[in-house]
Amino acid sequence: MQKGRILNLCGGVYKVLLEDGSIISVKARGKLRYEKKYMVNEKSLSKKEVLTTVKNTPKVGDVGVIENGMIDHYLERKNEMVRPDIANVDQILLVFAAKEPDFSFYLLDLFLVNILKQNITPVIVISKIDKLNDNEFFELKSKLSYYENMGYKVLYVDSKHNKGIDDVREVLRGKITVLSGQTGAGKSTLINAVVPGFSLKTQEISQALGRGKHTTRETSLYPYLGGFIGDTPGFSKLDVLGISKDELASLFIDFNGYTCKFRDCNHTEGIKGCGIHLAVDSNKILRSRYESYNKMYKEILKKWKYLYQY
Ligand SMILES: Nc1nc2c(ncn2[C@@H]2O[C@H](COP(=O)(O)OP(=O)(O)OP(=O)(O)O)[C@@H](O)[C@H]2O)c(=O)[nH]1
Ligand SMILES: [Zn+2]
Repeated sequence: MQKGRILNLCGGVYKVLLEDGSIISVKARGKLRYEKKYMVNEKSLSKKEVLTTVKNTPKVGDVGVIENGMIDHYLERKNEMVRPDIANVDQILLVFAAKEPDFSFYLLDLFLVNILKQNITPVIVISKIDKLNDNEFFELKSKLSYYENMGYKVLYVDSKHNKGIDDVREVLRGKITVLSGQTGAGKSTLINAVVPGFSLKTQEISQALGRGKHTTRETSLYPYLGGFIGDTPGFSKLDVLGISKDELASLFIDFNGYTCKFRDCNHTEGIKGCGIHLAVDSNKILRSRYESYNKMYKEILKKWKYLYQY
């Protein structure tokens, strides 16, 4: 029996990094492919109808257990991302430009909520700090210290002049990491500064892994400092659709330390005496966090109204 991390899947063939450092190409056993569940149609008992299709196949990021030259099963997953399709992601490097595009606290909060919902740890990386003057940098840093107090790592980089890059390398050590963030935030530039030669945009890795030039681009993990980096960035655009209004407050982890005397309070603006609102007024919760919460709450209501026409 051998065990290893799945780096890539292409045309049913898995590239697996074994514990001894070698990479092998294997297929998965038939039982790990799509599994169909049937139900009997009541009107015509002879006919079976497909009830559901369960996807039980190993994916990139899984630890596959290999027996007789095939992946027999994979170890229990810690989490799974859909875009990119990777299991067991430890952290998302959330790359946000200090400027160009302008820094948006709302967008940062929206990304954070989505990452927490997936049970993944975010690391906030502020790029293009060379574009700020000293005052602007100081102001942004002091506002972001609130996020550090929430327990998140916040790193500052200038990928053009190699500043802060070693800190990013340290964060990547031993972890499975995916980069995410707005378009134009500087994800590719950052990763190329961290791992010279790495490019999210070219097919270098694809070729190194033996894939043809013209095959469709699949997600791969690239081994780095005892961990792995996903070569396709995660969501760059997102919304609140997968989040219910009742769980939103729990995803604003800084709200958790405050109690609200009202039962079933949704903590939105305009509710007098709401404990969260009071914490904002006494500067314990950052006002922009509360504004983000209210905006997302409204967005969720709007989306659900539109979908279900009530
Ligand atoms: N001045 C400065 N410019 C940067 C920095 N990082 C990236 N840029 C520039 O910002 C632009 C966008 O950078 P990319 O690395 O392509 O951004 P990206 O996040 O990969 O963008 P998408 O592929 O659209 O998601 C490029 O013109 C980069 O040269 C930085 O630290 N400082
Ligand atoms: Zn409340």
